[in-house]
Amino acid sequence: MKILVAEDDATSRLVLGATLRSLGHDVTAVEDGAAALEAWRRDEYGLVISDWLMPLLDGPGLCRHIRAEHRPHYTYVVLLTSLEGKGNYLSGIEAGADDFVTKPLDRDVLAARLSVAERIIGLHEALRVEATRDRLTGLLNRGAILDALQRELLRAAREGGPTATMLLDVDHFKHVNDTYGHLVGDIVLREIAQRLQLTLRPYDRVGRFGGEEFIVLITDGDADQSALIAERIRTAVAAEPVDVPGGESVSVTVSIGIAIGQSAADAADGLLAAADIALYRAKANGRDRVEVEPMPAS
Ligand SMILES: Nc1nc2c(ncn2[C@@H]2O[C@H](COP(=O)(O)OP(=O)(O)OP(=O)(O)O)[C@@H](O)[C@H]2O)c(=O)[nH]1
Repeated sequence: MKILVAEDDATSRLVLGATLRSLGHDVTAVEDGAAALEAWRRDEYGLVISDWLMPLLDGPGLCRHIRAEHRPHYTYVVLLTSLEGKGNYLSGIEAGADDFVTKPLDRDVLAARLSVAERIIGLHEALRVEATRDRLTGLLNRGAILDALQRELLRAAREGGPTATMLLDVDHFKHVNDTYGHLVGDIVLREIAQRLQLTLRPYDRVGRFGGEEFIVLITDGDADQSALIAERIRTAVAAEPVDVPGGESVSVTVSIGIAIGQSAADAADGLLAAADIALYRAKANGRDRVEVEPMPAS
């Protein structure tokens, strides 16, 4: 497990780091709460083990920051306390800590507490995945892909660079349902989702917006690059009919609208509205095609 340790006493930090490593964990150790917060913001840690009293930001303060900043993955926080500090348990829990370990540390107690932490982190992760997945296709669901869009826009505002939003809509999908039935329609949607995933890079995000409509987010995607990726998607769907039970195969195509966010002012709603205009144009111009809509000047 990836663990972040915050401990201002150099000897305790070394001992705790060595113990955790000997238990098979990947450890980053820092000397105060502020450094821990910075490290936690930069990277993804399942578990933070923090001393209570530290310069700059104490353990409960660190907890409060971690709980206030909503990250997709849960961070389990263990506070280290001395025996004399036991009366503070409640305030630590109220700050957002999940557990305490008393100093001086006992290796077996620590190992036992970590296995509880792993169990809870695993449950959180399973719930998170369940809550973000679209049941039919396994892609991100509407809420999760819109959250991803918000995060992508924040990243683009921080680091600069464009972010492309694509809306994809299956062409004449009602005809597929009417001709072959809803179950076959579902198989077609699942196959399109799979082709989308196979066509995209691992760091691009794809979700089901609803019905027969999908969203793709292209990190660092300018207009030319995004149009190229969209064209690849369009071809991947149109190239091969989808095999369905009964030995039949169903030919489908998709229309794609793209909008490129260039600045921090390009909010998610504006991007989606622009992508929708492009999608509408792709439908109006004959379907099975890609259109790009420039963002209105902000
Ligand atoms: N099988 C299946 N069909 C769905 C699902 N969600 C939406 N649909 C169907 O998708 C169809 C969408 O039809 P329309 O919005 O009329 O659009 P279209 O026939 O794709 O035509 P264009 O978008 O104009 O090319 C409707 O028949 C919906 O019932 C689903 O989860 N499974």
